[in-house]
Amino acid sequence: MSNLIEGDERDLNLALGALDPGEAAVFLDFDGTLVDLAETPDGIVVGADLPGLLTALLDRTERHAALVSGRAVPHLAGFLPDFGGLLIGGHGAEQREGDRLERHPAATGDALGRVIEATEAFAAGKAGLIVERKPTGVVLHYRRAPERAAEATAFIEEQAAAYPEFEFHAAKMAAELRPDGIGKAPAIAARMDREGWAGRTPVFLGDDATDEPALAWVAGQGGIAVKVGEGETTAPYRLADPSAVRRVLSAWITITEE
Ligand SMILES: O=P(O)(O)OC[C@H]1O[C@H](O[C@H]2O[C@H](CO)[C@@H](O)[C@H](O)[C@H]2O)[C@H](O)[C@@H](O)[C@@H]1O
Repeated sequence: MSNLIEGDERDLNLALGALDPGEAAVFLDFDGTLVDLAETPDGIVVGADLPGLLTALLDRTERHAALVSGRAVPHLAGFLPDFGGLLIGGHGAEQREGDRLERHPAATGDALGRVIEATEAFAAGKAGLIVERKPTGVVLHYRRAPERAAEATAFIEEQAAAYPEFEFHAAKMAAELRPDGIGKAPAIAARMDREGWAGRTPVFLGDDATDEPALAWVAGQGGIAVKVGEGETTAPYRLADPSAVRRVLSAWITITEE
């Protein structure tokens, strides 16, 4: 761990220590923030400490803790079956709260089936490409075939041009189509307008370049925005990796309980 990151972790511990979890609304990205990235979407390992940490966080924030992920809600829930808080998936295109699951209308449109079919046909026979179907989009992963990055990206960009109800999204070692206009920043902003959430201090931790708009929004509201890992950011705080995230969150809810 570099001295810079150690210093950042100390600064963040101080900022969080001054915030009562009962007055916070905590939004957490998943891949690269709570769990380490893996070779394939299904290859991630959920740390043994994570389910208990999320339960404690829900408790200390009076249920104002949410996961905000690019993953589909059912996929995300499969990794964290005991998490009973708000799940925002598909980069904001899906929300599950209690028994209620809401999805962007793209999920029921004709275009989605066509783009998934076209993407699977494109990937067929191209070793290393993985197609991840989502209820509101599709991802073409090339982590196992980085030499195919340009052609995979160009293909998804072509699909976005052909289907304006979707937009291109450059992910980590992947190219994605998601509903046009969807994003974590508007999803978090909409949630913070709701009764019970409004007036709380937003906290968001994310690792991806596409988490930047949400980090900027949270920082702009006077909240605590934390970039995880390397890369440019406008977030005032940074943590090295998911284990640092879990350590800092755990310390926060423990220290502020005393
Ligand atoms: O918003 P997030 O929770 O960070 O989800 C972003 C995407 O994460 C997954 O893909 C990424 O992680 C994979 C597992 O580590 C990795 O193999 C891949 O290269 C990454 O792009 C997930 O598969 C996507 O659906 C999410 O949108």
